[in-house]
Amino acid sequence: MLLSQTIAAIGELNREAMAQAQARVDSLLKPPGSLGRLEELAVQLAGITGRPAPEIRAKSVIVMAGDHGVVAEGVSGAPQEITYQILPRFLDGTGGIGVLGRHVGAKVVVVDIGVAREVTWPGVLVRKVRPGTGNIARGPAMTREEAVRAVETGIEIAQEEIAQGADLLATGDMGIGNTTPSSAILCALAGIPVAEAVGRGTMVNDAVLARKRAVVAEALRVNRPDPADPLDVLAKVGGLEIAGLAGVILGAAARRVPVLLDGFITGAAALVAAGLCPRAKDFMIASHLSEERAHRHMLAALGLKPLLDMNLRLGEGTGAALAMPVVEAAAKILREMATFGEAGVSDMERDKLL
Ligand SMILES: O=C(O)c1ccc[n+]([C@@H]2O[C@H](COP(=O)([O-])O)[C@@H](O)[C@H]2O)c1
Ligand SMILES: Cc1cc2nc[nH]c2cc1C
Repeated sequence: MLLSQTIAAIGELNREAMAQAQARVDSLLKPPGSLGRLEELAVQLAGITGRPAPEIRAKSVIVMAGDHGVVAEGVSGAPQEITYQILPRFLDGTGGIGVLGRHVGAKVVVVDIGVAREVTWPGVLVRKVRPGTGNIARGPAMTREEAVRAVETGIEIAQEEIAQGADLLATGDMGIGNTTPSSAILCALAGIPVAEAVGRGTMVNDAVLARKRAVVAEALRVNRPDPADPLDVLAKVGGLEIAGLAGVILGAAARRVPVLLDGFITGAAALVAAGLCPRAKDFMIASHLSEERAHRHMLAALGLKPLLDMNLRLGEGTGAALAMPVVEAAAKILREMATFGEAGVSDMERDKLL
């Protein structure tokens, strides 16, 4: 119910606000177009929020954590326990997203949506749908009902953050093994061949990479996900944190709040969200191009261009957090830069320049 309501609430970009923002951008004290992608981003923010001069006052990074039965196939270079052990470090400010979240002044929200072990760390939101997924090489990751519940959990958490004042959201993931289901989703929803869709993930050597390819091919063969049904793909070859993040994206879009995508795992969540509601793509901002090779295929399928390209592959929302100041800067040029007229500077006869 919440999922269908949320999808129905996702509207179009506000063309009038975008036209006003574009006119303002074109009259600012600078050569036309000289702020490049920042100008495009400013106009997109106007379209998302419906405000010609949007303001970002509070930012949240939502990190969804879940485990993956497919680690039994030896697809990751890291032990599953790390998913559980690292969570308090995100909140005490010593893990990657702890440091970068603090650096950019964002609240970090950590959610156990499917960690294998019972989580009692103080501050972690426990919304566990189930303790880890099934092994996708042998059967489905979860039931369709669990997939819907995980997506709806993400929607609820996005709604809670927005109700508390967040006007920019970022997605983050934590889950040893989660590049494997992310690749499977990329194959199923974007039709990318297995050899192209699978990469090295955390710390994977050549032998493990070959096994990972075989496992993704097997997961697709065993489960036969229906490419026309994103919930079927999510339930059969996805993950709980991927489902939760798809919900965060849809929840943000429904409330007209911009959402920064992090890397490869968030990209898989975005493919699911866009499959469920193509209009949701308009509310997404791709923060960076991950070092995980197939991320470029995800962004191409979504029609998104990344803001940063820094060889990041940590996940946790770190790339999305790093891009937050860029989004804030885009809003600020609309609110704080003067026009030629306001600054009393001779106009450059823009018509001749364009
Ligand atoms: O964000 C990315 O693009 C990214 C790329 C590769 C790995 N990761 C992180 O590494 C973990 C998954 O890697 P793996 O090899 O265990 O599938 C998971 O916790 C992700 O957050 C993240
Ligand atoms: C240490 C470590 C931190 C991570 N953060 C996201 N994925 C990760 C994987 C490992 C291994």
